[in-house]
Amino acid sequence: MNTSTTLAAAPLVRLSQVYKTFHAGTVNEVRPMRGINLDIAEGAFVIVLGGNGSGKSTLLNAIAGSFAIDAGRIELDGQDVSTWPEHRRAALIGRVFQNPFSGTAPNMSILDNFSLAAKRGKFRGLSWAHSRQLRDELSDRVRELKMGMEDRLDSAIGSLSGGQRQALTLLMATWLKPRLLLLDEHTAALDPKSADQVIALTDRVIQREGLTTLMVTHSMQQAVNLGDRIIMMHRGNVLHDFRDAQKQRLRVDDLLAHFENVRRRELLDESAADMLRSRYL
Ligand SMILES: Nc1ncnc2c1ncn2[C@@H]1O[C@H](COP(=O)(O)OP(=O)(O)OP(=O)(O)O)[C@@H](O)[C@H]1O
Repeated sequence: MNTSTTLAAAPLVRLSQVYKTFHAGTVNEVRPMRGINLDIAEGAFVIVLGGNGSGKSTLLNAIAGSFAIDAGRIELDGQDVSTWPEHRRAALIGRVFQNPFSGTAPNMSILDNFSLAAKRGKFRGLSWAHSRQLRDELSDRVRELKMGMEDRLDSAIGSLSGGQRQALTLLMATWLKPRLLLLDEHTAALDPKSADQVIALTDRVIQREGLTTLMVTHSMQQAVNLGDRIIMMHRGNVLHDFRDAQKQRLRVDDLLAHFENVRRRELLDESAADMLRSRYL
């Protein structure tokens, strides 16, 4: 027996043979998860790439419990969460979506939005909803963002720019150091300068807190610059998985070449299907 064998740490996230079909049996049937197997180690920062409709958001939504999967198993932090409702999983997960208007109440102030989150239990253990302590702590955190919001804690969130709102949403989502952070194209709706600011902030928070993260993006540059692993989705499955040194070596041109291969394969599939159709229909 090899006594030097060490047990590998259990992954923080594990998907085993996960399937999901929407509108099954109708003309609108789509199969965005086709037997996905995926392990994500604790502390990993994973970039999720893929063409439109390849299943990136569905992957994140399945982990967050936005819908029930058809088959398979999802484990999170050592627990089988496959049948847990979304609100129960939310205790372990922080999320930021593409739309800067989601996740916050636009007519309420920054402070009130954070107070509400505190009351909803997002900042458990802190009884400082609307207290002096919340204002002070929030003011410090917001100052660190360097986006000029520290003197605007009483301004309506709706009056802030998209970039400022996304920065705040990220702050809210990571305040309590979630076990898993899910970012779904969270800078796609921002102007380039704000997107760069929010990306820099994202990287800083993830590194500082050591957060396990899945980040969906269409930006090859972000994929190359950030994270330690890239998974490329295609037709409801993980087509490529680049990690460690391989990931660090990847350049935008390499990723574009992989996308081009996928596109060529799709064209070939389509022409084969056309041929079959013309032969048999
Ligand atoms: N709740 C849902 N109900 C019905 N269909 C859905 C649902 N969620 C996703 N889909 C469909 O599943 C497929 C995959 O969608 P998904 O949003 O995961 O793709 P994506 O890779 O994130 O694409 P994009 O880059 O365009 O956002 C699409 O055809 C989409 O319309």
